[in-house]
Amino acid sequence: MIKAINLTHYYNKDKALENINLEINKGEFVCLIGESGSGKSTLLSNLSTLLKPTSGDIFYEETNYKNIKNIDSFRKENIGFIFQFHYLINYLTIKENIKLANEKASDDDISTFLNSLGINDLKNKYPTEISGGQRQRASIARALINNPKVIFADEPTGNLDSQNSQKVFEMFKDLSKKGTTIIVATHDKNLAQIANKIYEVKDGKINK
Ligand SMILES: Nc1ncnc2c1ncn2[C@@H]1O[C@H](COP(=O)(O)OP(=O)(O)OP(=O)(O)O)[C@@H](O)[C@H]1O
Repeated sequence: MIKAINLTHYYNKDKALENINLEINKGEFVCLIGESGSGKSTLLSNLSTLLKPTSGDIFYEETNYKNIKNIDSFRKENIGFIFQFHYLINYLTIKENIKLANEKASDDDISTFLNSLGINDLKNKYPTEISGGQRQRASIARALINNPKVIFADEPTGNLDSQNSQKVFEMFKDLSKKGTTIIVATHDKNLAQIANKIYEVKDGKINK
């Protein structure tokens, strides 16, 4: 579903990724692990269209990223993003935050959806009224409301305790079983064990 061929990324003259080749299949849950500075975020950002490779190619199904005309609508149609800090709007309730991502979703749709994630009881609360773990689950809900085919998450549990981190990874596992492709950058080797596939990034290369 997503394929990188000879992906190399430089920040000015500094090489962050070198000749990465990988293929991720539909419904796979993939973790990119590695030490700080190894290149996980750079790889995730390239695979998710947020950064452009210096050289090499990335494909989504048969489409080369270089040939995507309208990248905004491509992202909106296909991709859900989750970051370490949740970026929910504190002045809107959880339900309103989700509506912001998809104005077409009805209240009933949102309730059914939040129910399936086990957080429907939080829908009328504000982000400041719930725990960090619940906020992260709400931000996952927001990333999912458009039913993305692929989810990219960069250190999604970076500010969570181990119990909530585990819950988030279990949520990813469930989603992947339902067919969503999940790609997560994490420094946490233990949490990563739940994934179908682990790639270790070291000095900008995939350690096989
Ligand atoms: N915007 C940037 N400009 C210049 N160099 C950068 C930039 N972002 C990352 N780098 C460098 O690229 C290399 C890879 O960084 P990257 O953030 O991808 O690593 P990482 O494995 O995600 O690290 P961390 O776990 O600390 O987030 C590092 O040497 C880093 O200093």
